[in-house]
Amino acid sequence: MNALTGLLREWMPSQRWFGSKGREWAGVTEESFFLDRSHPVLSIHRVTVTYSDGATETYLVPLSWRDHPAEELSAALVGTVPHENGENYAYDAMRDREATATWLTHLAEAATVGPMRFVPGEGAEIPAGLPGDVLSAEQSNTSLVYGQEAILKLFRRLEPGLNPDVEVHSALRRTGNPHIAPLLGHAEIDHDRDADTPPATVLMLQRFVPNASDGWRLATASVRDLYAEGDLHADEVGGDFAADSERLGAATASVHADMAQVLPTEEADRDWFNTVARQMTERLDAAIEVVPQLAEHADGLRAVYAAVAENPEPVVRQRVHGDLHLGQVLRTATGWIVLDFEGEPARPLAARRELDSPMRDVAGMLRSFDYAARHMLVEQPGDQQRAYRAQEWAERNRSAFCAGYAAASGMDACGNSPLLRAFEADKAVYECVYEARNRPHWLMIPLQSLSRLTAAGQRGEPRT
Ligand SMILES: Nc1ncnc2c1ncn2[C@@H]1O[C@H](COP(=O)(O)OP(=O)(O)O)[C@@H](O)[C@H]1O
Ligand SMILES: O=P(O)(O)O[C@H]1O[C@H](CO)[C@@H](O[C@H]2O[C@H](CO)[C@@H](O)[C@H](O)[C@H]2O)[C@H](O)[C@H]1O
Repeated sequence: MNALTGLLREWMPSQRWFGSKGREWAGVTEESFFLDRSHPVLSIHRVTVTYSDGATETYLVPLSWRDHPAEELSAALVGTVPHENGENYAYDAMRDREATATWLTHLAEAATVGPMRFVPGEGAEIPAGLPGDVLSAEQSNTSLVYGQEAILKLFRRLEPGLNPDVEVHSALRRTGNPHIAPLLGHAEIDHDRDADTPPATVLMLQRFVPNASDGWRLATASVRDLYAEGDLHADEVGGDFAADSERLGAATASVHADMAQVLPTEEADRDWFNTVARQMTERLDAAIEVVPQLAEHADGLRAVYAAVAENPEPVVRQRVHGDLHLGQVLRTATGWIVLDFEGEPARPLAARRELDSPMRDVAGMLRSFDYAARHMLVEQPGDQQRAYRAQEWAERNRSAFCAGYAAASGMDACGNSPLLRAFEADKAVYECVYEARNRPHWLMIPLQSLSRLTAAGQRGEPRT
């Protein structure tokens, strides 16, 4: 292993975008090329990690280089690499403002650099000469904001094939849907060793949505208001969120309708229900290995999943968002914008592009209302009064979201559907693994929801 590979091995696991925290590394290889040889030099590294279970993942790491330490970049230092006359300093290029204009220049020029091709969107105006500021949000990828003009997302984990975020945004451009941020361009990278493997998507550039707040921030502010007013109910306090939840339901339905218009659809047959039930059960089995506390819910969950195969409902499968939650939606002065059509970051790309029920997304958002309501209980686990209020807030906003979705789509989105219940339970299982790996102190949020989800399933009660 050379010095740089050793540095990356040390540095990568502590990065938020590194999805396989806690997995044992068995080996690592690295390939690189220069994207920009001016100052600062910018190199692109494809780092392939092999884990002890034999699985591999390839991550993209752009580095900027200096021959002396840059004080202002100390937090972005990856490490130093010795050379004949001293040392080179390697920085996380996404946090080095001087290295951020290159992405836009290459996009505007539709450049090809080594194995990487930049593809501007048709007629898109790519801003020029602006430095990018890295977004501090907790993310699976890394984003740069260029003024109020554009936002660039660098996909950290490379997988062959077009990224669904680019694919869906590109298709939705034709519909003029008001609930998405238009795509300005993307870039892809070839596989050096295998000409038959399709290129991987490296980045996408979208129009920046100015003056917006994300749904998580707004929803949790509403929950805080409710907690502050000990005696009032969710519909009586100033920060009631239900009208926004209803509009969010309508926006989600509008995006689903347009996705069904411009991307393939197919009526679900019996096999699909069997497959969904089997996949959920497999995901549960794998999740128990990571989160042993899930075992006590396993029988209840298996019953919820089996009900999917036993009660096939009319479903038109279509492309969906795949990981819809309050952190993926922005509230502007005029309405909601839905972001990030990538699906769950841990799932293989082919699985994330499969046709699915739009109820998968409805379930994701229903889970998110639960999260928003309960996350402040983590610090006060024994506070029964707050737990009751949290439940009330979640029910009110879940119902409002469903009502908005139903009104816009003409579909009773949240009726007593075994499929919807199973999607919610499956998402909560996914969240248990996600929290165990990324935020163990939040594991109790999805874990506690499982008792409610499986109990409602066993009694055949309608969900709220
Ligand atoms: N077009 C946009 N305009 C403004 N902010 C955006 C835009 N796209 C993303 N963001 C901000 O970046 C955050 C992360 O973006 P997202 O696409 O969800 O990345 P990730 O895949 O890493 O989760 C969002 O929560 C939002 O705050
Ligand atoms: O990084 P992504 O936005 O693609 O999604 C991952 O991270 C999310 C957390 O940031 C995670 O969402 C979970 O936590 C949210 C609160 O932070 C909550 O609103 C969601 O309902 C809950 O699923 C998401 O699951 C994960 O894929």
